[in-house]
Amino acid sequence: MTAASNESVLLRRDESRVAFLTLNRPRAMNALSGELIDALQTEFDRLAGDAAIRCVVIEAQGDRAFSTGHDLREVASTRDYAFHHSLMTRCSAMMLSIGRLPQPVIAKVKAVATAAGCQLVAACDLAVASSDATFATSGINNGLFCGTPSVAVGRNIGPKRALDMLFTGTFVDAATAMRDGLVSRVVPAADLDRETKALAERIASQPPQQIASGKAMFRKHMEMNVEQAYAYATDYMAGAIQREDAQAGIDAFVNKRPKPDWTGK
Ligand SMILES: C/C=C/C(=O)SCCNC(=O)CCNC(=O)[C@H](O)C(C)(C)COP(=O)(O)OP(=O)(O)OC[C@H]1O[C@@H](n2cnc3c(N)ncnc32)[C@H](O)[C@@H]1OP(=O)(O)O
Repeated sequence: MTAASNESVLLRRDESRVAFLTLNRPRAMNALSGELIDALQTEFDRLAGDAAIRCVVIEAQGDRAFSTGHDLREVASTRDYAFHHSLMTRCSAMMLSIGRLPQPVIAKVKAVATAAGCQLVAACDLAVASSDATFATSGINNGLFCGTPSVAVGRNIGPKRALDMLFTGTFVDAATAMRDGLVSRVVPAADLDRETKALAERIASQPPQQIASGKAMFRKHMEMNVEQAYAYATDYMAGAIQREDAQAGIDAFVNKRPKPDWTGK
C-alpha cells in the first residue's frame, strides 16, 4: 500500500506494520527545506497516534544523498533572524519528535549524510548504512558551524570525535561511523533495502507496548546519572513485568509453549 502525503516527504506503509518515510528532494540532495521539515513533523504527529504502525524507516530518494542538511538556498534567501530562528526551532522540534515517537525509528542511509542530514541519522533510534555511505557535519566548509547537529551527533559519538568532525568538516566512511556509534549496522549497498526491511519487520513483530515503553524508558535514563538510571529502570521493570504480554511471554517460555500473539497490553 502506498500513499503520498506531499511532495517533499512520501509515506509508504506495508502489510508488516512498518511505515517508510522517503525524503523526496533528490535534485537538492534531499536538503531539509522548511517545507520538508514541516512535512516530516506532520507525519511524525500522525504516526505517533497510529497503533497499526510498529516501526518507522526514514529513507531517501535518489542515489546521491540521504540528506545534505538545511537547504542553503533557503538559508541564503534572507538574513532575517526571526526567519532563521523559526526554521531552526521547527527543525529541532522535529528531531526531538523522533525520540518521543512510540515506534522505533530507523534511518536507512545511502550516499551522503551531512550537517542536519547527519543530525537526522543521529536522532533516529537505529541507523542502517550502506557500506559506501559517508557522514559529516560539513557546514563549516561552507562557513557555518553545525550548532544544532552537534547536539545529536555529540551525544551519539562523544565530544572528541564530534568536535573533530565539526571543526574539520571531513567525511567519515560507514565503517568509522559504525565504530563511533553513529550507525548501528553497516551492510553491502545491494543488501540495504532487504536488511533494513528485515530489521524493521523483526522489531514490528515484537510486543508493541513493551517496545514503546522500553524506548521511552531508555531515552529517559540515558539523560540520568547511573544511580538514578538504575532506580528508574528498576521501577520500570517491576511495572513492565505486570503487563499482559510480559506475563504471557514468560508463561509460554516457562511452560515450553509457543510464543503467544502479542496483545499490546
Ligand atoms: C544548523 C545548520 C546545519 C546545516 O545543515 S547547514 C547546511 C550545511 N550543509 C552543507 O554545508 C552541505 C552542502 N552541500 C555540499 O557541500 C555538497 O553538495 C556536497 C559536498 C554534499 C556534495 O557535493 P557534490 O557531489 O559536488 O554535489 P553538488 O554539486 O554540490 O550538489 C548537487 C546539487 O544539490 C544541491 N545541494 C546540495 N546540498 C544542498 C543543500 N544543503 N542545500 C541546497 N542545495 C544543495 C547543489 O546546489 C546542487 O544543485 P544544482 O545541481 O542545481 O547546482
